[in-house]
Amino acid sequence: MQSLRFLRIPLFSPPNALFFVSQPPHLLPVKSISRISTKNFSSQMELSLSSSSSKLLFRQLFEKDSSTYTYLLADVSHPDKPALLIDPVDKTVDRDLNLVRELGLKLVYAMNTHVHADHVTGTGLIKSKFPGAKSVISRASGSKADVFIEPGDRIPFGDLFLEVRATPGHTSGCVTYVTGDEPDQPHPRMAFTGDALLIRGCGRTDFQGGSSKQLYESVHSQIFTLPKDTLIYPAHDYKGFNVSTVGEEIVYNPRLTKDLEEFKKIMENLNLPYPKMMDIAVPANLVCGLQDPTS
Ligand SMILES: N[C@@H](CCC(=O)N[C@@H](CSS)C(=O)NCC(=O)O)C(=O)O
Repeated sequence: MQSLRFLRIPLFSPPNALFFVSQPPHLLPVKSISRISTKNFSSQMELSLSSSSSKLLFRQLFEKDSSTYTYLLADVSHPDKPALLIDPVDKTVDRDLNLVRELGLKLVYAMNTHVHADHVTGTGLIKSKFPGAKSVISRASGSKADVFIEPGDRIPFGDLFLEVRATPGHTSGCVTYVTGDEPDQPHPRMAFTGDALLIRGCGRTDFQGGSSKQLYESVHSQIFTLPKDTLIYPAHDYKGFNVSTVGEEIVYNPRLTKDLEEFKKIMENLNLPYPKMMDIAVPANLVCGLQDPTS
């Protein structure tokens, strides 16, 4: 197992900050240490309802049995068209990889926001079908992966990047991936919140190290502090929604607009049945979805 280090910098670095990396510069590919360019900024719309960046290709994909959203992002202005998938599901890996191939993208990362309990991740299958793609998850998740990310890391794909924010509470290892806060990055920003923040809801907190207090603090400190026009893209939706904004959730989220004590009571009284696939999904997802069938 490889433990690659992403570009680790403080979350709120000044524009034009150099990326610092843990390897000596002469061993790194040229792109690994770079000064972010502002000259390619454009307000043109490209293939996406949600972004004014002319570089970003963005697709929201749905898996109906678990009501899971998978997200495809790519930098199509880069010669390699590097791409990543967030929260792929095993059942829809072929659909997703066909799309990647049809669009001429080079998949570099298959990432999870956390160890899912309701479906098996597609990351292991993707690695076997698309050699070169690396699986990514937070170190705090306790799962196997090629690359472990930590809060404050930047995940580069071409000239674009995602920033990692720790949003524990649904599980102890949950993270939110947010597009970069720089002039040549998509505007408005986009937050891939996993199960921490759902549209007009949030992830349950009754297993996998869940904590309603921690979830409340995560969402308020790491998501609700983003610009109000930041687009919210969750890992699930059970009500027919597909996107929201930080501003909308601050005002209308029926759980997270309450104070902490009321929020804790709401979460204690959800009385949701355990996910049907939990006993299969959790152990499988701790090994990228590739559990030994005999174990
Ligand atoms: N019925 C589904 C599981 C539904 C569920 O529990 N969803 C989770 C996220 S997946 S672990 C959740 O946090 N829901 C919050 C809510 O308010 O619904 C199944 O059996 O798979």
